[in-house]
Amino acid sequence: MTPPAVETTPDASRIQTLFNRIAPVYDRLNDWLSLGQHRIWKLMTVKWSQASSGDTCLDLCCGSGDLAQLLGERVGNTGQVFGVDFSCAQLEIARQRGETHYPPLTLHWIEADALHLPFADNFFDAATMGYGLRNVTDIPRSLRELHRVLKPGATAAILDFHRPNNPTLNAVQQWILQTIVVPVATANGLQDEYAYILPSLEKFPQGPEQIRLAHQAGFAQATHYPIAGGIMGVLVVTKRLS
Ligand SMILES: C/C(=C\Cc1cc(O)c2ccccc2c1O)CCC[C@H](C)CCC[C@H](C)CCCC(C)C
Ligand SMILES: C[S@@+](CC[C@H](N)C(=O)[O-])C[C@H]1O[C@@H](n2cnc3c(N)ncnc32)[C@H](O)[C@@H]1O
Repeated sequence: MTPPAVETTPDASRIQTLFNRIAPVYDRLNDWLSLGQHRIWKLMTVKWSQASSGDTCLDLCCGSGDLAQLLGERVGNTGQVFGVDFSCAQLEIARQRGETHYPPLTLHWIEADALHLPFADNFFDAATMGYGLRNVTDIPRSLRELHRVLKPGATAAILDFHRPNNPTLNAVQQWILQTIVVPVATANGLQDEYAYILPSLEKFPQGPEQIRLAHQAGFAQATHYPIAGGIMGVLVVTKRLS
């Protein structure tokens, strides 16, 4: 029997199955449920990555590839982007997206585990990670792998949900997730998959803890920017130059 493309632990296998199952409606529900705002948050993330024309970049946990495509537009036709994900169904959506883009971009889609990246040390000029850090089963290891594959002096921008410090906004975020997001997902036969978001968010480190974990993983600089009133956040990390 041929081994699976990506060896995963039972927990990781559950996450892999979840994102394979939601792949057909993932982009559409993101647009509906965020009123298109997630595209703005992703554009901010690409800008914070400091990716430039001609760069070789990584989009970690790329899913359906929209963030990787934004990164591709940033680096242009002299650069290249490697989108990495362990969900084959998400990557199939990403490949279809990449084929229809004009002007053509150099996008590579790699089925691999973010905790065991198939790249040499010091390989990427910049990186992004959109809504992936909260979903990996080992955040410290994921940050260490990201640090390993970045070139000295390179920056990564990591976008994810964040729990607002403001109690009212925190309550509004929970209400939207429970009262709007889950019922809409349920109407698409995906109640359990979207009900996962809130408990995953409640376990996810807040900004200051994310900064501590980034320094522990070896990053010289780490800053967390709450956005959208603190319901989302971007952790920006930079590898030491020498
Ligand atoms: C792009 C977004 C979420 C991606 C995403 C991340 C996950 O970890 C998931 C896990 C399981 C199922 C789905 C996902 C998933 O889609 C953010 C936007 C989409 C969100 C589903 C909706 C979030 C709503 C916000 C709490 C409030 C939005 C306010 C807006 C200004 C109207
Ligand atoms: C919420 S989606 C994010 C997709 C995309 N980055 C975006 O911004 O919409 C999370 C993605 O992380 C992937 N993922 C989670 N853990 C992973 C791991 N250990 N290795 C590779 N991909 C992983 C899932 O398969 C899923 O496609």
